[in-house]
Amino acid sequence: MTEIIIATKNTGKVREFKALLEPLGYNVISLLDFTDSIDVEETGATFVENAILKAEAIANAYHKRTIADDSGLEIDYLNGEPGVYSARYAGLHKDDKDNLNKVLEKLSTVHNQQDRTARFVCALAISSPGEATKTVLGTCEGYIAEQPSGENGFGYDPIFIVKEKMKTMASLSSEEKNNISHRAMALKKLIELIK
Ligand SMILES: O=c1nc[nH]c2c1ncn2[C@H]1C[C@H](O)[C@@H](COP(=O)(O)OP(=O)(O)OP(=O)(O)O)O1
Ligand SMILES: [Mg+2]
Repeated sequence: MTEIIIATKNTGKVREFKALLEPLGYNVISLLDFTDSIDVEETGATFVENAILKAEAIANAYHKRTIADDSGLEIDYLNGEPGVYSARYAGLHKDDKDNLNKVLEKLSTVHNQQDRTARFVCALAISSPGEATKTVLGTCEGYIAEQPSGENGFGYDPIFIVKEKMKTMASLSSEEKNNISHRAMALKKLIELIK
């Protein structure tokens, strides 16, 4: 089996990468499998820049092919916020509930669904020893819900209504999410690029 490192400590991402890549014959390992894994600072101004930073740092540290994911939510009414700050929107403690409550608070006076448009964005970077880093982008369009609903997924999934389904991402099964998500769209492009 082809081993691939996913440069993340996010359990939700790891679950999704395993579901998407293991059927294709990849053996997925993540930073959760290393006790000594390094922390890469996300100092980039874009998802792509941050994905490159994470992929190259981990590929250089472990000398193995590495994919990194930098992703988040862009809300049009908030001029693209929280964007690259999605994980730390309500503070450096990086709490999913606090983050989504901050979004709901900021949109609390906006009741027209057409004014609550948003998208999930996922940038993936792949870095292999001795090769140029490659990047791809995937998106998923939708709306910010007025209150959270659904138990699946992670992060902002309970408040993100997927346009294609008119249900929150957290109400979809993992199979449904993995068919339409920003991460799935980006990974499809990445697999085309590396095969
Ligand atoms: O499918 C998703 N469903 C819901 N929320 C999501 C999704 N995808 C990203 N998100 C949110 C979670 C976090 O607030 C931010 C990612 O931040 P991001 O820095 O890329 O990930 P992270 O810090 O959790 O883990 P790591 O950097 O180790 O990969 O966007
Ligand atoms: Mg992060």
